[in-house]
Amino acid sequence: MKNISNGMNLSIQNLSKRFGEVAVLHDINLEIQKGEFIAIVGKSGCGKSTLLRLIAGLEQPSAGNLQANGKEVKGYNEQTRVLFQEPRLLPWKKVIENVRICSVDKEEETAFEALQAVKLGDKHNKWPRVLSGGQKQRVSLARALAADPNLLLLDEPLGALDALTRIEMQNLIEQL
Ligand SMILES: Nc1ncnc2c1ncn2[C@@H]1O[C@H](COP(=O)(O)OP(=O)(O)OP(=O)(O)O)[C@@H](O)[C@H]1O
Repeated sequence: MKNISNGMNLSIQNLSKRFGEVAVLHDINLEIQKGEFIAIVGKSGCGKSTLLRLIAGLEQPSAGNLQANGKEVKGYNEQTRVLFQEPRLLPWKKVIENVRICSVDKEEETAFEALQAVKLGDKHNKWPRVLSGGQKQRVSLARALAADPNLLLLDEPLGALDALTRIEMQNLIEQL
């Protein structure tokens, strides 16, 4: 697997987003360089998830410009992966298959390496339902890593975890 810090330059200029009458983001400007680790903080409902969805190409801006490595983001960007608050695993697929489904080459070995990176190599043959909440989120992280992303967007993926597991996962993500 590549290191995520191979990264992506992001340039956000005068970005705005409305949902009908509701103006959620207004005139956002942000430059993010390859390898940077950025946290976006704000009160509930201020538009953090919307900004991440725009960066991932899952939403279209109402105005403004968004560029990834100098190219306008138009639709979902294959080099980007998003981790959501919930793990979003497929319950009818074993752990390794959940990871493999998104891996860059669909090889079992790549999926297994990603599981080892999140210290879950020994759970590869388990069903998602027998894992703890933190373990499920680690599988979700492995699935994102196996896709060899240049940009990893974390939309409060640790919010539902207990404090100790959250600290462990924060450290793991920082190392990766
Ligand atoms: N698809 C949508 N259609 C209409 N309104 C939406 C849509 N998605 C988000 N919104 C509205 O946009 C605003 C920002 O939502 P968003 O989820 O981006 O906030 P947030 O900062 O991530 O909140 P939280 O911290 O609570 O997760 C909210 O008022 C929300 O209701």
